[in-house]
Amino acid sequence: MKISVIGTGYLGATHAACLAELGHDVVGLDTDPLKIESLAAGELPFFEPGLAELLNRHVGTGRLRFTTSYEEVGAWAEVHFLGVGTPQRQGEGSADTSFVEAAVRSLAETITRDALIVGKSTVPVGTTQRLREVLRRHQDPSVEIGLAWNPEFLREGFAVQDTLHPDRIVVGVEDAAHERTLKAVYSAAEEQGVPFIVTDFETAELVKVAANAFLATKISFINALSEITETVGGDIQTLAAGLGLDERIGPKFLRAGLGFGGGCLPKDIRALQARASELGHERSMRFLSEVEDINLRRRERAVFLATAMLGELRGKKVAALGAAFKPNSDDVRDSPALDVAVRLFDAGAEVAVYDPKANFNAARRFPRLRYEESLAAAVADADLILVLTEWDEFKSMSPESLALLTPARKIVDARNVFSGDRWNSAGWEFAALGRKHAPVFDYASLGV
Ligand SMILES: NC(=O)c1ccc[n+]([C@@H]2O[C@H](COP(=O)([O-])OP(=O)(O)OC[C@H]3O[C@@H](n4cnc5c(N)ncnc54)[C@H](O)[C@@H]3O)[C@@H](O)[C@H]2O)c1
Ligand SMILES: O=c1ccn([C@@H]2O[C@H](COP(=O)(O)OP(=O)(O)O[C@H]3O[C@H](CO)[C@@H](O)[C@H](O)[C@H]3O)[C@@H](O)[C@H]2O)c(=O)[nH]1
Repeated sequence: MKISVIGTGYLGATHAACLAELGHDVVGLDTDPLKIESLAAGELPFFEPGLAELLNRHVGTGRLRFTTSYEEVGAWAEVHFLGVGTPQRQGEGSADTSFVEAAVRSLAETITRDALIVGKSTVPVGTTQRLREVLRRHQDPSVEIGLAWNPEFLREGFAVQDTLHPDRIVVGVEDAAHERTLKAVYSAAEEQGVPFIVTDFETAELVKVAANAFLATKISFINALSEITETVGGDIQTLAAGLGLDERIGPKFLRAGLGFGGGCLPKDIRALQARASELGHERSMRFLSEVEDINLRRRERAVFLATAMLGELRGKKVAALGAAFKPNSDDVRDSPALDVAVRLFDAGAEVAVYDPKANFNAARRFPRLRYEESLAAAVADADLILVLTEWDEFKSMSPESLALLTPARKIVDARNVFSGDRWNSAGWEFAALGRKHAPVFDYASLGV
């Protein structure tokens, strides 16, 4: 099929390359000419495992092309997927849907053949109905343009795998013909037996934000319990294992530590609260503000542990290992790791940051921190080391191997990747989030 993907960021570039892998003819479109230039040359402007290879292969086969021209895709494609951003509105919790509206308007004004527009961006419930109006106002009435919503559930770091082998495909449609078109697009997944849920616009929109709200809640639930184990003792990871073995609960998303960040969970729980309030259901989603507070307290806790171990931060040298919001990604949007590094810097510490892939993005966002090109350089003169993102390179460190690179003998494990006993017995002062550490942290002092 002839398919366009509008917006070629993390979601759109992945979707475009995977559709080409599935045998479709694909054109990716973005309003950012630099991004398009790079993608057209087969170069991925961000890091995502396995994606550069796919991009390169299909730019090579000619099945994947890139453009900035709406006229070109409007005259050519049968299906247009929307993957443009829906960031948090400045100073508010709600989602900014203006990019989606602009993309639909541009398509409406340039589509010259019958086609289906399929939204993949994460949007507040009610958006698709609103977009129908935008379409109606701007399209050529002699062409038939359908609208469907097909939210995306991929995780960064696993984007290719999640796109080619999703847990489920959800489509919101109002016309059986649109369902048939989407089944043709995703015929490979259907053959693999991937569940295909066909529903209305509202349910499709809500499944997506509900999934992210649930995942965020699960993480904050275990992190809230870790506040208890920090005070009374007990092991948060054994607790999580004991909890997760209940098949009704499941073991995933119970990794206690520095909490969630990224371009999705934080903004999506705020947008869901904002939309619920607009709809007169402020109370229904109010618990999500607690989920967020718990999440932010993890960062305070990491700074507290660093301060407790160093006596005071001013003038101390701290190595921050990790800047990305999760391993196998160079994304620093709302990154807990980078936030902790900045908080330590603001409190007077000299902070050296090292991330295997995210240094560049982190430096663009916070140029005042010092960035090092290797683990060895970051820890070379450190008084304290914090593991803030659980990259394999950091997880594979041992007390002995690290001791060869640094004078520091103090480490904070903010992602619960090490055994404290092992580090203690090798002579290190060790602290981890979720485990008991004196003095006890006074959460009330935060006022949240
Ligand atoms: N990143 C993920 O893992 C992920 C997963 C699932 C869903 N989502 C959702 O997908 C959407 C996109 O997220 P992202 O992380 O890919 O964002 P992103 O910022 O990486 O990419 C968005 C792209 O859209 C382009 N764009 C903006 N306006 C445009 C327009 N009018 N026409 C064409 N292009 C335009 C931007 O230049 C940018 O390249 C969001 O709604 C997000 O919540 C993201
Ligand atoms: O047990 C866990 C699991 C995750 N995290 C953190 O949670 C954040 C989000 O992780 P993850 O969900 O794996 O990454 P994303 O790529 O942001 O993916 C989420 O957001 C996407 C965008 O909406 C959705 O498509 C995905 O389904 C959803 O998992 C990261 O900071 C992780 O470190 C934890 O702290 N503990």
